[in-house]
Parts: sequence; structure tokens; C-alpha cells
Amino acid sequence: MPSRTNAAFFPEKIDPICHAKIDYTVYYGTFAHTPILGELDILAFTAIGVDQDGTIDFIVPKITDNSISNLISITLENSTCKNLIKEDIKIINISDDENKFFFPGFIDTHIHAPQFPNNGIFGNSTLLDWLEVYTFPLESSFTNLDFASQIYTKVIQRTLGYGTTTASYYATIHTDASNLLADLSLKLGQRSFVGKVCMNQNSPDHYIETIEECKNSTIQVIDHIKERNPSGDLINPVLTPRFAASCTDDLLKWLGELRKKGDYHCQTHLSENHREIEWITKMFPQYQSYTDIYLQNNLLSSKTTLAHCIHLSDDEMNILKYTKSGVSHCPTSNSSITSGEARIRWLLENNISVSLGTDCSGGFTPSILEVAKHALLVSRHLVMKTKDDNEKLTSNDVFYLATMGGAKVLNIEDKVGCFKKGLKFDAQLINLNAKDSNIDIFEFQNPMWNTLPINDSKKKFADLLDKWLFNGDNRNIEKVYVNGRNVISKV
Ligand SMILES: O=c1[nH]c(=O)c2nc[nH]c2[nH]1
Ligand SMILES: [Zn+2]
Repeated sequence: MPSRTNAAFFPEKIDPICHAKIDYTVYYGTFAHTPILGELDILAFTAIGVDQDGTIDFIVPKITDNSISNLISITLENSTCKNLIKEDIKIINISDDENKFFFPGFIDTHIHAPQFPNNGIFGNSTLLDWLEVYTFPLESSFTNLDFASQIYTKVIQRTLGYGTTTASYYATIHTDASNLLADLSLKLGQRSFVGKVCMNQNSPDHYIETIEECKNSTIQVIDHIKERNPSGDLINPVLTPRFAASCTDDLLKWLGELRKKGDYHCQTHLSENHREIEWITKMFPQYQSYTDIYLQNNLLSSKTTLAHCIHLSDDEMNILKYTKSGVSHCPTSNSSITSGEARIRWLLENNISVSLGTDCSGGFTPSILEVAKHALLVSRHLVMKTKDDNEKLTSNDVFYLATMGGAKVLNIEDKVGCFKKGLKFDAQLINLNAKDSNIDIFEFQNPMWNTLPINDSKKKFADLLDKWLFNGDNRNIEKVYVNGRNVISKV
């Protein structure tokens, strides 16, 4: 198949869904979110006003009169939009169905977009042979933009369909395909960080770049993303040294200087597999530890995401703590390619921000809901080894990691992660009783909002959220919103 030229893929004018004009919209019904680790907050009988920029303008709970006229009066009383008139207000009322609720969009802080076709294909491999056998051959084919377009479109549509409103993507070493991933994300309306991968050593001949090529291509992708979305309200660049082993010391140093100069986001892998750690520490003997390589090269900051962090020493954990670097926990991947169990409670108790990553295709699922379930299960495997019950993650812990934790790790908690005035409305409308849903809810399990005391209803609803975590999937997602725009609609 001939490879298309850039021009065919990068039309001058992209018309992103997320910049489309929207009405001032009031959503009324039940909202659930976890603004604080381990704490589920249920907002029942609540109206959330979202302005024409997609920003949450007000939140008013406990409204029992849900007539349109009352919701409009409440909106006019509470809105901060000066010239709002009742004719401009759109109401979306989901309260007639007690199995429907809004939840913040999921945040996937670590996903390799080009590896998507390999989801589920990993055999018995572990990290280093997995890279050679499965990963590098596939990633190297992203010189072909038709191929890239097909796969990247699918990745974005699929992850949005699973409720991922923000994704931090690894692309490949290729400039054009990385630019294309950013363009498609903008076009299809997913908030994203797009990283052109840097690798100038320990890589196969067919998939390696020189330091000069890497520098040029890194700058070109950053410039492209900034040009496409100057405000950064949807897509942003992220510096992406693949992992220490794939970058020479001088490349790491250059990337660190660039990061400091431009205050850029950065993402890489850290401490995933014992053989990897041994190899890398031997390769870089001048550093104290694997983590120290990134520290000394200025790659760590509150805008850095480190995937895995499974086998860290206390000293390495302290480096993350003091640099405020965040962790992307990838339990599905860590189980699949047998990397180990990350000590998430230990990281959290040391005030390190932790989030979730699908790490496709080390991980096989594009669903953060499924990864959240795996995070909970892996924490129990850890308990079986350590006998320390404190390591257990609860469902409310993993809901937090899937949303607010992701926002903190990506340093966008002033934009998304929960429902709060001033944040963007990035949300999923969940229907536990959707057609073909895998969740069975019996009559006695309904929250009965209109008949039971509110706290009893909330308890029942919290149980339903657990059922959603363990038995739900994309069939339960009716709509997905990013920046207040409806980007996925299944009904
Ligand atoms: O999970 C991982 N996926 C990768 O693609 C990779 N490359 C280096 N280290 C890695 N770990
Ligand atoms: Zn990874």
C-alpha cells in the first residue's frame, strides 16, 4: 500500500467536535465522583450547569422539584453567565431512571496507541523479549500513514467508547504518524497528551533514530501540536524517552533541558521488570539507581508520569516524592507480562500521586474500568504475599485512581477529574440497565431515591457502583462528554 503524503492527512482546517458550539446545558439527576482518595461522593437530585465553553458553572444539590420551570429558575439564579436567558438553556434530565448516573470521564495515563493491534497477543513473554518479538516490529510499521490512520482512529474511538476522556499516548518514533495521532485526537474530541517516542540506542536497525533525528522530530511534533491547538485545551505534547535503555545519556540530557525550558510534560517507563532494572543499572553505572538516571537528567517534575514503578527502593520512592512525579499503575500489563505487583498503598501513603494506565498492549484491555478492577485484585494478591491488609485497595480507591488520580498525575486537576465548579464537564452517562448490560439488578437492589431515606438510597447506590465496577463494561456507557461536548452517543 503506498504511503500517503502529509498534506493528504493534515488538512488546514480540522473541525474538532470539541470546539463545536454548544448550548448552555443543565444536567439533572444523580452524579457520583471521588474527589478524595477512598471517598465516594454521591450527588442526588442535583443540577449541574455547563456553560458554552463546557465549563461547570454551578452545582446545586437536593432539588426535588425537577419541573423544567424550576430547573430554569434555579439556573438563572445560580449561573454566572451574565446574559443567559431562559430560551438559551437546554435541560437534560436523567432522573426518571434510577439506574442512570453521571460519572467523571476516565483518565488513562499510559497507553501505547500503535500497539493496539497486539492487544491480547503476548504469549508467555516478559518485558525484554516481548519488546523484541511483538512490539518493535509493529511500531516500526508506522511509517505508513494509511496504516497509522486506521489504527489511531480505532484506538481513539474505542477508548472514548470505554469512557476515557483523557489519554496520555505513546506514539512511535515517526514524526508524521505522531502528528496524525494528535490531529485525530483533536478531530474526534479526546483530551490527550501525545508523545513522539525517543529511542536512539538498544533498538533494532529498522526502528531506531539518531540523536539529531530524534531532536528534530521531537521539536517538529511539539510545534505541530501547539500550532493545531494553541490554547492546549484539548491536545498537548509530552516528551517521551521510551525508557532509559533506549536513550543515550546525551539524548536524556537534551530532553531534560528541553523539559525545563518549555515546562513540558514528560512520560517514561520506570522499574517494571527485574531483568530490565539489572540491565539498565549496569548500562548507566554513573547513577545511583534507575530513578536517579531520570533525576540527574532533569526529567522529573510534577508534570512527569512514570509507568509501572513496581520494584522501587525507598530512596527511589523518595525521589518521586520530592520531585512530585506521578505514577501510572498498570496492573493488567504487570500481570500479563509477569512484571510484578506495584505497592500502590505505600506510594499513596508517601503522598505520591498515582493513576491508572491500560498500557496497551502490555495490557490487553482499552478499558480503564477493567484496569481499575485489576488494580483492586492485584492489591489483594499483594496482601496474600505480604499479609498486610492495609495494601488492599477498595473500589472507591480505584475509582479515584481512574479519575482524580489521573488528573493529578497529569497536572490537570484544575481542568478535570471530578465534578466541581470551574472544571470542564468531562463525563460519562452510565446506564446500569442498558440494553444487553452484563449487570443484573434485582428490584430490591434499586436505590429507591423517591421512597427511602436519602442515606439508605445512597448506600444502595454505592453497592450498585460496585456492581458496575465488577460487571459493567462499555455497554453501560450511553454518552461521553469532553469539554461539555457530546463525543460518543449510543442512544
Ligand atoms: O510496558 C512497556 N511497554 C513498552 O512499550 C515499553 N518499552 C520499554 N519499556 C516498556 N514497557
Ligand atoms: Zn508502557
